[in-house]
Amino acid sequence: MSLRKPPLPRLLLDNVSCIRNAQQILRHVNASIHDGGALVLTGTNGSGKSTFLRMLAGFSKPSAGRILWNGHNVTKSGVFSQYKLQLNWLSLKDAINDRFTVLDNVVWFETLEGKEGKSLPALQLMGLGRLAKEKSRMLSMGQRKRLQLARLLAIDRPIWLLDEPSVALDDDGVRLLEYIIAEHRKRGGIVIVATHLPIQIEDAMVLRLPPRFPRKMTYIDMLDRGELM
Ligand SMILES: Nc1ncnc2c1ncn2[C@@H]1O[C@H](COP(=O)(O)OP(=O)(O)OP(=O)(O)O)[C@@H](O)[C@H]1O
Repeated sequence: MSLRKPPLPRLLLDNVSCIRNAQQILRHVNASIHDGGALVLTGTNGSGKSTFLRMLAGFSKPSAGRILWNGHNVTKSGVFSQYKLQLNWLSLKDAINDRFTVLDNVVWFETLEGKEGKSLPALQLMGLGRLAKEKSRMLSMGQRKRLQLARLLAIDRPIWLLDEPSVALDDDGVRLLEYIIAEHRKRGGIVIVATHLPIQIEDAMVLRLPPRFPRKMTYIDMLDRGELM
């Protein structure tokens, strides 16, 4: 019989709640994520998926409970300064400078990270190689999302926090997203995704956040019942 303790989860959410603007958004959330793990957040509009990711990114603090990274509470400043270096954040705001070239919009972040050489291969993988020298204002919405994904690869941090990463992507783009997530996890990376759209992520834990307000009759329900006819 082995007396070795099971390894600590890399990330542990222990009974976490979150209040925003005096409103309770998240209640008693528990999750345990090991290296290579994936967590998919689903739920209705306004259920708190982005709030959950923002809290993990340190933009807001839990009102109760703890977020532990390697067993340490990330809200402690000494821990947070190390923890935030683990995070790669992809949000709906793309932080793309339209006056920069496509390549420079990735290189800029890679350089801040003290790294070099990965930006162009990342853009090529995401299907933007031929646009690397173009100004970013030329990009379509889906291409902007691909640029954001190329940044994840160039920056190469272990914990990915992805808010609606497949929005605006075509089918090939979604397949690429699924591929880079799978590859990241094979290297021990962690992926936490908030999404409304189906994304194939093998063995992912799924956390469905409950709606924040009791559901009222919607126009869709009325249409289904033929009440608007
Ligand atoms: N900046 C803010 N200040 C205060 N409350 C906010 C703020 N942004 C969002 N909220 C509140 O938090 C709730 C959860 O919002 P959040 O964006 O986390 O939901 P979501 O599940 O990501 O929604 P969606 O599916 O529409 O993206 C919302 O109902 C809203 O009332």
